[in-house]
Amino acid sequence: MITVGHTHTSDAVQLHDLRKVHGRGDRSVAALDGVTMGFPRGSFTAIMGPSGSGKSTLLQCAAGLDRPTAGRVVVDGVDIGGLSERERTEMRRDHIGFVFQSFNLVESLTAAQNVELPARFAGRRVPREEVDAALAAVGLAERARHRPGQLSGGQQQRVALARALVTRPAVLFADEPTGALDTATSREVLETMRRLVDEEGQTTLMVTHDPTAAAVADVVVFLKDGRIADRIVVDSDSDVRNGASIATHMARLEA
Ligand SMILES: Nc1ncnc2c1ncn2[C@@H]1O[C@H](COP(=O)(O)OP(=O)(O)OP(=O)(O)O)[C@@H](O)[C@H]1O
Repeated sequence: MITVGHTHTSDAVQLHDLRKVHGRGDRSVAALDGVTMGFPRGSFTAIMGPSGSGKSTLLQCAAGLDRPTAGRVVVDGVDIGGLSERERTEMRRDHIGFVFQSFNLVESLTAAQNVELPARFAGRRVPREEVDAALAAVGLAERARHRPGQLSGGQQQRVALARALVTRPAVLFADEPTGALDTATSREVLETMRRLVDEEGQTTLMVTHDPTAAAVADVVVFLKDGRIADRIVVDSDSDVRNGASIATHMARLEA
């Protein structure tokens, strides 16, 4: 279960008293104001919060895309604050997967070629079986030779998921992964993400504005003003599972 306020050394990602100030002087904004939490291996966490509450900043710092002003980020046992720029790039490439609202697929390449592209850029070849396994894991074994234009939005996002997961990263970061999708295709992507957590033990952190998307996670963490305001464990309660109590919670934080 994800922990707020403390971390365990076995967690896939640990955030220790994370602080991030954007800008300087009068114009400075404390986007993160002391966030401590741990994400155990195989857990699925949704991060929600009002606009400007620090969600993107948290994801960027946790993923090593941005440096915190203070505090520590430990990914897969490595304190990434102590890494050089180059080591951090390697850390992201080898241990972290990303999906975003936009799928960022190359239109002229097949699904399989898109999946192996990041590795190719890094000067490595991914064995064909691993590409096939990644596409099979997202339910697209039959679509390996299709180009993005021949796939639905949900299928394209699942290709992006396969591309993120082909390196078997310690953690998957998803920033509004269903933001560009309609309800039906969102569900298809979320069910795939849920299955990857349940069957492959894929540690996943997802930022979302959508309460029904958040409800597929194990825990929903709410940020407000750069701090953890609350969390909801997604249990068997039907109002939690269908997103209703998560939506109520969000409305209260936004009020
Ligand atoms: N590069 C930046 N320079 C200055 N201020 C920034 C920068 N990035 C974010 N901020 C500020 O930090 C705060 C947190 O922003 P952040 O984008 O993390 O919030 P968010 O919860 O992801 O918001 P949204 O839901 O609108 O995407 C906001 O007040 C924002 O204006």
